Amino acid sequence: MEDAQEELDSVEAELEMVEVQVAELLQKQTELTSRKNALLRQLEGATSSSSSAKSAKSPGASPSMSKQEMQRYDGTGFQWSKSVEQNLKDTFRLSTFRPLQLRAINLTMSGRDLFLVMPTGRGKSLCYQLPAVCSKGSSLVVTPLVSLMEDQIMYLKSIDVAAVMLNASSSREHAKTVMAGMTESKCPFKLLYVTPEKIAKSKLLMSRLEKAYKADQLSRITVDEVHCCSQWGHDFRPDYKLLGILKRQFPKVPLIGLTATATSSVLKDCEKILCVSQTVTLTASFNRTNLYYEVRIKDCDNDASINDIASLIKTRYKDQSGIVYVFSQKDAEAVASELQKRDISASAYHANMDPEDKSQVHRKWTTNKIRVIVATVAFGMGIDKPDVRFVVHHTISKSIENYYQESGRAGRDGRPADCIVYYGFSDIFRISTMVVMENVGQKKLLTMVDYCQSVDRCRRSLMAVHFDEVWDNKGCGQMCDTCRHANDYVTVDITQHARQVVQILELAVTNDEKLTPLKLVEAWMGKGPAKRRKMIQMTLLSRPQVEAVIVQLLLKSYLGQRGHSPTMCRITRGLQLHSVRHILLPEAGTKSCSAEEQQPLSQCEDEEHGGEVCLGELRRSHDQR
Ligand SMILES: Nc1ncnc2c1ncn2[C@@H]1O[C@H](COP(=O)(O)OP(=O)(O)OP(=O)(O)O)[C@@H](O)[C@H]1O
Repeated sequence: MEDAQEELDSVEAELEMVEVQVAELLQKQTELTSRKNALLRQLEGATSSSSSAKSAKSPGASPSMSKQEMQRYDGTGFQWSKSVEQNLKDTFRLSTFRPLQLRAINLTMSGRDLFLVMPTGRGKSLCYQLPAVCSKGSSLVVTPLVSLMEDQIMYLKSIDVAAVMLNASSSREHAKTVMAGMTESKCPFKLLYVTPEKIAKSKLLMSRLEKAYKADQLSRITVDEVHCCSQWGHDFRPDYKLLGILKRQFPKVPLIGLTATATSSVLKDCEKILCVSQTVTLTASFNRTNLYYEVRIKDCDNDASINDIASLIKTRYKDQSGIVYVFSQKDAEAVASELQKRDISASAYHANMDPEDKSQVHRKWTTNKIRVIVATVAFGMGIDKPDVRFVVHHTISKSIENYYQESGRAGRDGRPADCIVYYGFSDIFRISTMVVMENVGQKKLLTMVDYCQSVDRCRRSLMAVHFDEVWDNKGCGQMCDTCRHANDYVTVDITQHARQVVQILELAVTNDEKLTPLKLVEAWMGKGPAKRRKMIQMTLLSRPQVEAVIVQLLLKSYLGQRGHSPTMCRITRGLQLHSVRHILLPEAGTKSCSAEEQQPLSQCEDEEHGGEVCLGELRRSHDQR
């Protein structure tokens, strides 16, 4: 019986190791497939000849468009070309197009359905506003936020382009005038902005659109922030799911979807939801060459990170404008007040503030009366301040897409700007609690954690993989901390350390004790009951090293929750033994290491790399520019 039990344990352990290996191979397969597809697209010549932009085929049933055909859309030989050029100069007061703008305009003017993926601040708006001005009738623009509509309408008014909006707070009178105008042979406005809720709820609006369509007065449908359609997009909005009705009812009207951040799987989903096929996707490079990306390890003493941020603002960014993103409303108030105490003109901004106060803070910041906005993600869409010199994240973002978009508010004027994120262990679990209900929220969070934890890979290359972009290693130009300090890390075998973590978790299960990640760190460092201390191997690693090892185990799925699908895996609920995927440790070449025998990680460079676990990369020193 004993033999059978022993063998069963061993088989179970081996099976678990196979599971881990299969998961890793599947992950690798996904990465390689995505890379292969991106390379194929490049080879097939679907990419733009512009070095800064590529044009990919649509993610789903993509129309096969040759390179030559695509390049034709960069030209000026179309019947609308004269009007486009004239309005660019006379109405929009711009002299030239930015990469991909003319191509997008020609495609939509020729009636193609189009997704335009362009980094924030590159000029997506022109790609639907200029066609609207050059077309008959009016264009419908679906926008997620009323404040975004207001900004756009204010801008369009300033250049004498008639635009109106309809949202929940529009008066009856106004709605009536707008709806009547839609079907007039000479429509009194060129753009009609609506929220997705309005499309979903107003039958009257739909029937007026129907009339406008029949009268050939509906020239284009624009869906701004199109990633909101997809549950995979980081700003998913349920009402966006109903927008498929537009293309079903008005099949001949071209649709243009705009987004700054969408992976091909998000766009595939959007295509389905919006009922479009044969969509052309134009993707401008995500690479903002003027932005410097840096990750700093956040000290568990909050004051230290505030001091660090304050010192940066007072020295490197003296008299410059910037944003400090924080996790919560409470943090926004607290960090703003700490910065004020350090003589920095900073103000908090969060969703719970009075609309009046919010716009006052925004206005003061835009006009440089306040230098720093300390904000939650509520301070987001529609920020068009060109001279933001720094975006500091006091807490990591909940996904790479979020981080890209938030940090992308820096340097819209094209001049150098910094994007710095403070990466703290306990923040991972604060955010984890917040995203637990989100589709693939944990997975996305771990990708952000991976971005922060990586010290051996270019930050841009990590984003490139994420956004399915073919990446050339020269593309960074030392504009990230890891490229700038290329060899500033050591590679160590963390097998022994991982084994100690498992031992602690096994003990916790035996004692029916639930360990949160923070408690796990402390237990491993020898805090907690004396009885436990006697039974485990404590570590001599420093706290940041301990945290890094545990994060590495999470990233590689050695720590997680057993018995649930990966998306249900809640790392905040405590790391119990049943949540651990057993690690089969090598039999030979390793010896058990008591606390006394252990060396700090930085001295373990020469240890044999025999572990089944993984190699952990730990930062040797804090990056300093
Ligand atoms: N061809 C151009 N030449 C010069 N400036 C331009 C051009 N196109 C757009 N811009 C300017 O670039 C700025 C950003 O444009 P826009 O607001 O359209 O960006 P966006 O891509 O929509 O960004 P977001 O994702 O943040 O909404 C605006 O001030 C706009 O006037």
